[in-house]
Amino acid sequence: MVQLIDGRKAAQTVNEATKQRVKLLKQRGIIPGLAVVLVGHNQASERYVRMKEKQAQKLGIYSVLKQLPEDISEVALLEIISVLNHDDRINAILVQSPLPAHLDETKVIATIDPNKDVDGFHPVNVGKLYLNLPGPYPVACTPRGVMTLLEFNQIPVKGANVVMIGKSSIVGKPLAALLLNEGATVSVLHSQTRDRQDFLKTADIVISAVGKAHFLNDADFQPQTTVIDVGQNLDENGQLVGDVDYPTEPTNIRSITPVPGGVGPMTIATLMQQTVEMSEWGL
Ligand SMILES: Nc1nc(=O)c2c([nH]1)NC[C@@H]1CN(c3ccc(C(=O)N[C@@H](CCC(=O)O)C(=O)O)cc3)C=[N+]21
Repeated sequence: MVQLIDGRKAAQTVNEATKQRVKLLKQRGIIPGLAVVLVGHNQASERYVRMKEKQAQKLGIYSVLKQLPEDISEVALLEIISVLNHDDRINAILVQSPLPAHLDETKVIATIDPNKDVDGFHPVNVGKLYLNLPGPYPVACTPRGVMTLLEFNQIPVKGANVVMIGKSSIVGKPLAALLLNEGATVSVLHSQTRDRQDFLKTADIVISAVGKAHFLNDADFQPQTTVIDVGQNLDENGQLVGDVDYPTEPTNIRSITPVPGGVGPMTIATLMQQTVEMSEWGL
C-alpha cells in the first residue's frame, strides 16, 4: 500500500501550537495581526484568501482583508501597502499572487516592510535565505511548510538526493535553498531541462511544483521514492488533483502527499505560524 503523508495532521499540530502562542501573547496584551491584500476577482485567489481568513479567526489572529478593484493603479496599491507598513495592529502583510498584468509584482513586493513580509518574498528576506543567515526572518510559507512536513514525518533531508521540479520564486527556488541549507543534494529541474528521467532515477525525494495534472506517474520514479506534490490542478472532471498520478499499490512510490490534504494545509498553517512568530520578533 502507498503510504500517504498526511498534511492535515501535521497542519493540525502546527495550528495547535500557534493557538497556544496566541493565547500567551494575549496575556501580554499583544494580538498578532495579518493583512491580506487581494486585487481583482481571480476565483482561486478568492477561495484561498477566504481559507486564510477563516483559519486566522479560528486561531485568534486579527486579520483584515483589503479587497481592491482589478483596475487599481500601481501608485494607489503602493500607498495602501505603505499605510499597512505603518499600521501598528498589523505585523504581517501578504499580497495575494498573481497580480493583474498592469501591476509590477516585483515593485509591489519590494514596497512591503521586510519585517512584515510574511510570504518571505521581499529581496532582503530572499537574500537572507540564500545566504543561510541565522534567523529570525520570514521564509516563503509553502516551502517552509514542506520542510516542516518532511521533519514531522521523519523523512531525512541531509545527504538526500532531492529533485525539485519547478523554479518559481514562490516554491521552487526558496524550497531548493531550504533543502540545500539542510544538506540535501538538490537538482532544480524546469521546462527546459533535458533528460528529466536521468535525474528522477537517482532521486530519493521528488518535489513537483509544475501545475499540470498527470505530469508524473509511478513509472517515472526509482523504487522507494518519497514524492511531495505541490500541484493544485483541476482535472478533466473538475476535481482538484496534484501533478502526480499513482495507484493504490505503486511499485516505486514509497510515500506521497495527497492533493487535497497534503502540502496545501501546511501552507496555511505555516502562514499562521509565521504571522504569530513575527509578532514575537517585534517585541
Ligand atoms: N502571496 C501569496 N502567498 C501564497 O501563499 C499564495 C499566493 N500568493 N497565491 C496562490 C498560492 C496558492 N496557495 C495555496 C494555499 C493553500 C491551499 C490549500 O489549502 N489547498 C487545499 C485544498 C483547497 C481547496 O479545497 O480548494 C489542499 O490542498 O488540501 C492551496 C494553495 C497559496 N498561495
